[in-house]
Amino acid sequence: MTNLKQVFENKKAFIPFVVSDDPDFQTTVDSIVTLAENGADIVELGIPFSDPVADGPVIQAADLRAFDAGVNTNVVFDIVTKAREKTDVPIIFLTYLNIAFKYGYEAFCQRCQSLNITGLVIPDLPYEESDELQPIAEKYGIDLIPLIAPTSGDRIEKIAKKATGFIYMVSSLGVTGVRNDFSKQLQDTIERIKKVTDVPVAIGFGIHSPEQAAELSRISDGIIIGSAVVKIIANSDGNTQKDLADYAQSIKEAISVTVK
Ligand SMILES: O=P(O)(O)OC[C@@H](O)[C@@H](O)c1c[nH]c2ccccc12
Repeated sequence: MTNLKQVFENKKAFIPFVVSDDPDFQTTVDSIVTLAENGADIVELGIPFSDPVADGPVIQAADLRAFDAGVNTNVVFDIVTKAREKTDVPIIFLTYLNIAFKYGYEAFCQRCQSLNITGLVIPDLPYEESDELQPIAEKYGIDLIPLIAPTSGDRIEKIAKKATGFIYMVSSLGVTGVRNDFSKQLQDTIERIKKVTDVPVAIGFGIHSPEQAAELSRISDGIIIGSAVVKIIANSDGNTQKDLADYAQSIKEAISVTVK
């Protein structure tokens, strides 16, 4: 339906995540451009929400920094507008349903379309509850990216069959944040998904090192990295863009050795 599925053709996709306006407007604009120029195939941009129930401490702290900077949904759209002067990298939003609801689904999706934002990941919107937003998103050429976990049970096939863009495979239970081990069940779950759809599957939650990225990209079509990227932005002293560029390159290189 959109350009998202195509991104995965002939390569493993690297999808870094950053929180909008953390710690300020220009840093996020620059980070989107830096990531795009150093290997990101899609940039996942977080719109901060006051109750980020699926997020761990690293992203929660980033949300707080963004609130201190005065973030709101229009600021996020302004950030994308600025970034679009320099990059046409595919951008998707990660946010909670209330953000889109408050803006108005129609207005929100229309604004996304005008900035070529072609996907939404909404962790507190279960597939079964997406009937209201889904047709509006579709009308504006936006994929609702579903999340599937190894614990999704019977719903796995049901969700996968309806998916467009790509499927967000949640590597493990709990909140976002760095992990050291991944469930052996992941591969089985991805095989189940692949039996019912050709929509690409990207794995997120807990990935930080190039070794993990390489390992998980072997069983999927791409990997998503949030907390590790957000940490670089939080910790690098005046070298944020250089540090981000180095990190993105190391991940991209690690997953590029796995040929489809
Ligand atoms: O931070 P991690 O563990 O690398 O996980 C990805 C993640 O940050 C990003 O996709 C994300 C940020 N907030 C979320 C909430 C739910 C699901 C996913 C997310």
